Amino acid sequence: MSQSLVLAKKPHIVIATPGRLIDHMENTKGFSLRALKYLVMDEADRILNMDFETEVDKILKVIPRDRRTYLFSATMTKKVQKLQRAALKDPVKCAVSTKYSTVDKLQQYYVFIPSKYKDCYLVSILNELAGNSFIIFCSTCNNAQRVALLLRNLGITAIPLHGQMSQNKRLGALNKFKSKSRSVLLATDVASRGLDIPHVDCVINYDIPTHSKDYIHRVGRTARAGRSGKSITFVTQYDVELFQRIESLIGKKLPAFPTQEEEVMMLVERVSEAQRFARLTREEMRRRKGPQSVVEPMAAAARYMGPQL
Ligand SMILES: Nc1ncnc2c1ncn2[C@@H]1O[C@H](COP(=O)(O)OP(=O)(O)OP(=O)(O)O)[C@@H](O)[C@H]1O
Repeated sequence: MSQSLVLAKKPHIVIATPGRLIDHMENTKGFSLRALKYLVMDEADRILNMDFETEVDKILKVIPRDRRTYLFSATMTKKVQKLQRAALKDPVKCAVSTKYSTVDKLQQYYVFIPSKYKDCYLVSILNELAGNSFIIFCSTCNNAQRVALLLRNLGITAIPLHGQMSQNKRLGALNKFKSKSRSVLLATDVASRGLDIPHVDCVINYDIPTHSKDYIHRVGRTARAGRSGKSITFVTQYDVELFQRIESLIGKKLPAFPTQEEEVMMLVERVSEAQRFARLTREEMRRRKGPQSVVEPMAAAARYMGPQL
């Protein structure tokens, strides 16, 4: 409702997700895009992928053909080129580089580890780099939630951010991380693009990205605007091919992040205990609220707060 009121004032610039825009086109009286002059798509390759295709088509159908269109992204796809053919007149492509590249001030590493010891390696690296701010990427909401809980059980200030959280909870998590009251943000790819938090020192790919272009967006959350930063990608026995694809996309062979296996193995017992507690907390939450309730088991974890490693 409040958005409708703002739109009634005929703003010059509307910034929206495609779905929300269509919602207003269809349901908000007096709102129309018929006089639109400029269409800007940030993260254009994402907006143009399957998830948004129908929405984007609907928008393109109603806006004037005579307009300027700007498409931005760190990574482009053939889909964008398709759209250039379908919806753009005289397109011009501006590229900073002909290949996908990451910035020089980003030190990128990988660690080759057995899948079952991922949690131990993560805790070990977080201890070694203590004092830094981390974004850790997981492939699923469940994993982001589980690892956040696990880290909290070990006394590390971690907070999850994923698509199963309400917008309010997401903003709350982000603010806690931005204000440095949490040092570790456990995120899914909802956080891989656009987030501009200058103090992020290190990005960890706990789960390797399945689409290698996502790697570029993820590691771009650190070393922004001339700052330096680190990225560490976990590569398990199942991820070798995906990792090779990433290396070939960025045109670099990455060095291994040095780890001491014996020291990592000394964590096994404490990490297993924290895993067990995380599992129990999640089961308890599911029982209480039903299977969808992965959102807020953190309060229970906070009550436990195991010893600082
Ligand atoms: N010319 C500039 N000089 C100094 N700082 C800049 C300049 N341009 C942008 N910045 C800063 O760099 C940071 C990153 O900018 P921005 O978020 O626009 O990047 P982006 O290319 O959209 O990144 P991504 O798409 O990967 O999220 C911001 O904090 C912004 O204030």
